[in-house]
Amino acid sequence: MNNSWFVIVNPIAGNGKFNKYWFDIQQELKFNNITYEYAKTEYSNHEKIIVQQAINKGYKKIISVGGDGTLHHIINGIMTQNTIKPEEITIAVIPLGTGNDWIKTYNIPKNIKATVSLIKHGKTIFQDIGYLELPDTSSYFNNVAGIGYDGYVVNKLNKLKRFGSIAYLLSGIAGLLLYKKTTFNITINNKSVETKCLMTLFGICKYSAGGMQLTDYKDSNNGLFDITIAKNLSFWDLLFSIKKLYNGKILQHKKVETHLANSLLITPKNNDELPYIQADGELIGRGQVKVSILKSAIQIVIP
Ligand SMILES: Nc1ncnc2c1ncn2[C@@H]1O[C@H](COP(=O)(O)OP(=O)(O)OP(=O)(O)O)[C@@H](O)[C@H]1O
Repeated sequence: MNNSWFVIVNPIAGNGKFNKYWFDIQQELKFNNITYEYAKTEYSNHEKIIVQQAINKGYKKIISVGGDGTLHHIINGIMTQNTIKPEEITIAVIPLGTGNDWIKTYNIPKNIKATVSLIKHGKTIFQDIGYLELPDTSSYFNNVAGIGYDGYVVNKLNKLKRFGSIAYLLSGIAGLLLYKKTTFNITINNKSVETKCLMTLFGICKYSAGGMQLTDYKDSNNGLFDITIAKNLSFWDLLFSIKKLYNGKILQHKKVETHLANSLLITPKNNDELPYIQADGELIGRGQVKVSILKSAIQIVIP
């Protein structure tokens, strides 16, 4: 067993934040006598291989240096290895991403000094992990996943993040003018409904899409998803509700339904244009999705 930390660094996260902050991060880790080894990712999903190699070397404490995508791939590496139980692994995040949505649920600071101090002194808690099964692939997720318009935005508009959150938000809303909504058959708690749907979201944590509150967050360790079914919301509905997307009041809109459940199945009715599925802001695939939850699956460092 290795008591040091293994640091996985994404050098392209957060539009060049790596060049600005990596030296400071290393200095701060040394200053706090935190022993570590590190590896930089060279391509997307490399995180998964790196974390599995670290676990095989005996590391049980992992630091993700990057954004939500980096953490997502690290979690997938942890959940798909067989060397040790995922719940024996501790994960900390030094946020260098653009949105950094996952850290907001726990008030993990963005400041490097404060985050490293957390790693030294912070407490750990358990968090649930979601599991998505698509016809031809599968994925774990730790924050919020969904099917429909959110997947479309991740597929088409994610590159716009670098132009700032306003550009991203406005193109996200403008994209609705072109987007064709799908009718979904949604089975939650053994009850099925068929509805024309902008998107259906399944949340473990509270924030997504750059700080929006699109799910009715309860608890990240209760074994249940906070599910949002955004029905036939239009361009105008969203344009006049921008503030409500961020303060969570959008969940009270008459075209929005919320549920709590530990599993669900979503089957799109239109096979011509299969809706996209995203998890933690990463594109996973298209089509039908079965969603289930693993309670208390990982341990995380929080303030
Ligand atoms: N060396 C690399 N080259 C290209 N892509 C990489 C590399 N390393 C990791 N990636 C991928 O870059 C993507 C973006 O990373 P990440 O999401 O962490 O940053 P971000 O988009 O700036 O932050 P956020 O998701 O919090 O807004 C992820 O899919 C990640 O797997």
